[in-house]
Order: sequence, then structure tokens, then C-alpha cells
Amino acid sequence: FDGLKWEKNSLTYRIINYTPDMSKEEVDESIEKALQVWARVTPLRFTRIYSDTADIMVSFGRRDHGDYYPFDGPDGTLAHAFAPSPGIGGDAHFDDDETFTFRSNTGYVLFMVAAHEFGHSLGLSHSDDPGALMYPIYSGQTLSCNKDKYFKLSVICF
Ligand SMILES: COc1ccc(S(=O)(=O)[C@H](CC(=O)O)C(F)F)cc1
Ligand SMILES: [Ca+2]
Ligand SMILES: [Zn+2]
Ligand SMILES: [Zn+2]
Repeated sequence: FDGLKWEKNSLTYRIINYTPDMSKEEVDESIEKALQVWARVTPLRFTRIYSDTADIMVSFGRRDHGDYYPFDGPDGTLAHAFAPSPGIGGDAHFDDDETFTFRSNTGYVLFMVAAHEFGHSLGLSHSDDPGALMYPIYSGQTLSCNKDKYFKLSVICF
């Protein structure tokens, strides 16, 4: 990995707010599945907390949302996440001007975007393999569900 790594294997995460595009349960499940992708290929374990500060704070916001990286409205940047460090490190922000979905192929599948962002939260940068989860361009097809190179990850099929 380049950049920072977490110095511990058990990380906490907290879902701060929700997008109106999906039900709370669908958001919760998308986030949990996205973290499971990484738990399956690393020694990391993720525990959800409901108050105080978690290592990975998950939130939805538009335009200027409290950091130096305001979002850009519909399309363009879908989300961003910060490499491991105290404070904002590990946090994942999702652009709420996007339409996030649970499964449908209209809009952006939150599970896919979140799995990519949590890669950044763990310190991963981009892969040049178009089939890779960490490829910097969102593509509509869900990730292949077969075992493949590390960055293609064998992910949980719906
Ligand atoms: C597959 O998951 C994603 C692909 C591309 C993006 S992005 O287009 O928002 C990307 C941000 C990122 O690489 O995390 C861009 F640089 F803005 C986010 C998630
Ligand atoms: Ca955007
Ligand atoms: Zn942000
Ligand atoms: Zn990225």
C-alpha cells in the first residue's frame, strides 16, 4: 500500500446520516457489504458504533460539506474518502447530488461506490486494471463474483 496504514485490525465505523434515495436498511446493508469486501481480504474487522467518533465516519453531503473538497453536483465526483489518520482519516463522504441505489442499474450502486471508497479509507490508491474495484472510473456492471486478482476481489453477490 502507499500512504498510511491503520495500526490496528479492528476499526469502528458510524453512519452519520442517510441519503433520501434509499431506505435506511438498504444504506446500512450496502455499507456493511462494502466493508465485508475488505474484511474478507484483510485481517481487518469492522464494528458499527452509533455515537462518538468512529475511525470511519460515513456521511452524505452536497457541495461544501465541511472539508476542503466540496462536491460538484450531479455526476463527476461521486464520493471521496481519506487515507488512514486520526480525525478525518478513513472518513468516507458521498455526494448526495447523486442518485444512489441498492441494486437497480439506474443511478450509482451505493455498495460499489462504498467498496471503492473504503479501499481509500484503508490506504489503497487506484488500480489501472479496468476490472478492478479500485479502478477510478465507476462502471455500471456489478463486480464479477468470481475469484480473481487481489484488486478484483471476490465480492459478495446479491
Ligand atoms: C467504483 O467506485 C468509484 C469510482 C469512481 C468514483 S469517483 O468518480 O467519485 C472518483 C473519486 C474516487 O476515486 O474515490 C473521482 F475521482 F472523483 C467513486 C467511486
Ligand atoms: Ca457529484
Ligand atoms: Zn468530504
Ligand atoms: Zn478512488
